[in-house]
Amino acid sequence: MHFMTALRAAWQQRDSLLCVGLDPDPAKFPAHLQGRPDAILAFCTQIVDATADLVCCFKPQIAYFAAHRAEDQLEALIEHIHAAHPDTPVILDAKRGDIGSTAEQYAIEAFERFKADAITVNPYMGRDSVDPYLAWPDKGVILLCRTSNPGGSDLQFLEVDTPHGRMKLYEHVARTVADDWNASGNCALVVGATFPAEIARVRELVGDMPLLVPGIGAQGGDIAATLAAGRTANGSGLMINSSRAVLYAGKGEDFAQAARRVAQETRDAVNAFR
Ligand SMILES: O=c1ccn([C@@H]2O[C@H](COP(=O)(O)O)[C@@H](O)[C@H]2O)c(=O)[nH]1
Repeated sequence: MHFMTALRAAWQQRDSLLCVGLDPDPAKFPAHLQGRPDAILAFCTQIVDATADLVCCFKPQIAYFAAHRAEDQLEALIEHIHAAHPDTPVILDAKRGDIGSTAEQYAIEAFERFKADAITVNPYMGRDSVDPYLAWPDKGVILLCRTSNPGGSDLQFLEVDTPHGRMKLYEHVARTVADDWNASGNCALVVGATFPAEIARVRELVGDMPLLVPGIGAQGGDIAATLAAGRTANGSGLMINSSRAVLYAGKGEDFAQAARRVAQETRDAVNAFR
């Protein structure tokens, strides 16, 4: 199924804009999982099963698996999500960016090996570096635009001359993706919850294009301001990510229930402003 079709269905059927980020850090796992060779898979599977009915998508971050030589556990995790929660799209957060021939391999890795429904991509190497992902029209291509970290301003906030006049670099990215790169309707943008004014500006530039919004929870982004700035006319359009605040809500054997409680509170807090 087309990523965007699955995402829209999940927004509606689950009544949720929440994306739970899967950033497994073994040092933060509850004691009973420590030392198990499959600890990453066991931890993430329990989080997924405890929260799937509350989310519009899951977002595993590949670095947390690769750093621990656990790519096989990432494969197994995504396979589990597709089998047990088939209507829940999976975004592989990899932030890839490279020349076209290498990007082709990254796309195969994301969509064939890991069977992700969407991938995050760094657009700052230009169109030819993104084309290999756009060539998969059913897959979501989610481009970094205005990232949530403070240093995002170092480059993304620079003023540049464009065919549409002078604007900030992130605005030019938003406009370019919306006007030129989204021919198959499979593009989305990353805009941090830590910068609501820029969420509003991006929304102005891209119409109803979905936005992946990290930065609530551990990074302190404001939910009300995020919704006011980024929701579409029908009260959706956003995948609002929370990772650490959900994953590490509890430290004991009941960690998945604790994660569910925080996920539910977060979903409800988001829904209050739709
Ligand atoms: O601008 C960005 C882009 C991606 N991320 C990723 O989102 C999560 C955020 O985790 P929290 O624990 O909820 O802070 C993480 O995987 C980042 O790599 C981002 O934070 N900002």
